[in-house]
Amino acid sequence: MQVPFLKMHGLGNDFVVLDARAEPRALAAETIRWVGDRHRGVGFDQLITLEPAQDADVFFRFHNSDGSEAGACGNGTRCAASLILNETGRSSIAIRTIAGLLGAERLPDGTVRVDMGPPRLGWADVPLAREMDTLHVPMAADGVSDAACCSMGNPHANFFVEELSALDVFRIGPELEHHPLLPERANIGFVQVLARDHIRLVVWERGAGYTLACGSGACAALVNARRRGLVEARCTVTLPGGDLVIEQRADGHVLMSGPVATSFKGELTLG
Ligand SMILES: N[C@H](CCC[C@H](N)C(=O)O)C(=O)O
Repeated sequence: MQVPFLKMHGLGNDFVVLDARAEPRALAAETIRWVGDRHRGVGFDQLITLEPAQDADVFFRFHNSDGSEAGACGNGTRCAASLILNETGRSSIAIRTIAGLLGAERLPDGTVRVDMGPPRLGWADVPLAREMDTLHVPMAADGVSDAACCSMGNPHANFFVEELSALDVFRIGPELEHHPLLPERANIGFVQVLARDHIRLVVWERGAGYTLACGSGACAALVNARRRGLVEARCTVTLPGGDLVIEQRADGHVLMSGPVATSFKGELTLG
């Protein structure tokens, strides 16, 4: 069976997009891992499946390159939303995900903004293994300690550091992703606050590893930096792949804007 796909990215956070609105395209975890393999398949941080929705313009489903499912994916939502914005010719759309209803719009400069909704800050929301203050979670690895955790529809743990380049992210990232306090693992964000409106961020993603950018991770970094009193409500977040603008509205909703791009289209041979 030949299945068409699009390869897209937001700041180098890359996605394979499958359109399953007309016919179902449920891939086995093993197939997802093969498509996600950068040497033997296509390669992606997340696979995004577009599905029909009852109460929104579209449903987005996200899978990591290890085959696991994720509740949220900020850059992927911006990329796939741009397809639906183009297709419908509308200026804004509603997207259903397993974590909730999101809104997306095209801004006058061509970038796409997604309303990721409010963060969830309770220990069981993240989730953490037991009741505790999510702003100070006793996790540590070489060069980092004292995590701030939240859910943006998916779990995030942030560590604030003086100098990002001093960290061995490829070693401590997987160690922290699998920390016993994180029963569903988490996306691990290392945050350097450069100014009250500028953050530098490197994310080790749950189920996908080192990424050039992580949208929900940028939202979590802003939320947790604000909770610690380090930044204002609107920040530029500089990731290895480029900049996102993240803003937390007075009602708590977190808005994320940045560029989207299509790399190529192709066909998968399945079965
Ligand atoms: N790249 C995505 C996040 C993927 C999160 C996923 N790794 C998880 O298991 O939660 C983003 O832009 O928000």
